[in-house]
Amino acid sequence: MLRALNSTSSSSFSKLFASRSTLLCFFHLSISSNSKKMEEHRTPSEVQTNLQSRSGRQSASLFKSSWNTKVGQSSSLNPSRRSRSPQSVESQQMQTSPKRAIGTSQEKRAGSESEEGPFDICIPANEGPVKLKKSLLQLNKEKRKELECRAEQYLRPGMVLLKKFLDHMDQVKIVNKCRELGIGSGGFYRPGYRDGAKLHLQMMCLGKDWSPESRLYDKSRSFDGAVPPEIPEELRKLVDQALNTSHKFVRKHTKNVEEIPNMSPDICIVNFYSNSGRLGLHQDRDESEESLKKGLPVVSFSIGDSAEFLYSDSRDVDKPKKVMLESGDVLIFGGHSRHIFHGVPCIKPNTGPEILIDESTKLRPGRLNLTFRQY
Ligand SMILES: O=C(O)CCC(=O)C(=O)O
Ligand SMILES: [Fe+2]
Repeated sequence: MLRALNSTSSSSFSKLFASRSTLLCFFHLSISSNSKKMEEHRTPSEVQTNLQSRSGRQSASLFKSSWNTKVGQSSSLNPSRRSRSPQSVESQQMQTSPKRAIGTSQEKRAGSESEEGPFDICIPANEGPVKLKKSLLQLNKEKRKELECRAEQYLRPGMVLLKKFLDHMDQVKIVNKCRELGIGSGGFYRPGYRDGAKLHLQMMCLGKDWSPESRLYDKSRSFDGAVPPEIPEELRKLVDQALNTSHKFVRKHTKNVEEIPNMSPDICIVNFYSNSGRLGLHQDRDESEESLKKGLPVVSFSIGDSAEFLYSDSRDVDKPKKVMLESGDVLIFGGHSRHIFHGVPCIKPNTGPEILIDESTKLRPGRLNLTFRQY
């Protein structure tokens, strides 16, 4: 499953990647540091056994999703559990009935003091440090600078990066929309697994629910029955514009009109990474067979702090390619790149646009990422 990178450098990332190659490709997201510690005591075959026991719909329910108010909080596994042998952790999982494993929504909200309420990606207006407002002149200068950086980059067949495609107002709208949806029903939660492992991000699905545990899409979330909100029309429009821009660019660049097929998104996975957030190398391959066969692209929006994004053709490669995703960037990978392995080893703190964070949205430190797909 998910096996990720606790390291922040890309070289140690790739070493970890290579050494855990048997674990990497099948699951999507990375685990919390506590769970990682637990895993480091396992032999590869033991870990493999655990992974096999997780596959399939029956065992797919999340163990217990927390509704952390603090970003990037580590899992609440207790020390005794951490020091248990893999077998005892596994047998405990087996004894837990699916209902208990999922937990009631009251249990989810109770927990520790810091695990109440849905996750808010923004700092409420009456909280956080008071910062001096910038002058209008300064703000306009920053907006202009962002626009000047707009450019398209051809990364490889089927993969295009639209630098600074989303302007300031687009980003503000996206943050506000995600915040509004994220604190409502079907909003952000920190996904976890039966064994208590937590992912290093907060997640919300739009259109359809996607479970990191089962790797299946569904109409509602298995752990609380919430139906994901629809993808807002204004976001679908931005995806459309980004795809049109990429088509024009690819046509100019390669004369190959078919290189990135068109798509109409019915799924969006929204991730919020705190500054310690990360995501293990994985493939996005849980969409329909037809969608994958046609190479319908994934369109990814980045907002807030920058992130290193690694990608490669195979999971055994030593040195994946690296690109920095900044606020406003749109990355598109479809066609021949639809099955690339990719992941986010680290977020770069304090790199997001001040004007967006301090002045317009009060987005928490970290990074918001939206990946649109067509099932
Ligand atoms: O955060 C990113 O840039 C990548 C997210 C991603 O790969 C995913 O959600 O599947
Ligand atoms: Fe992905």
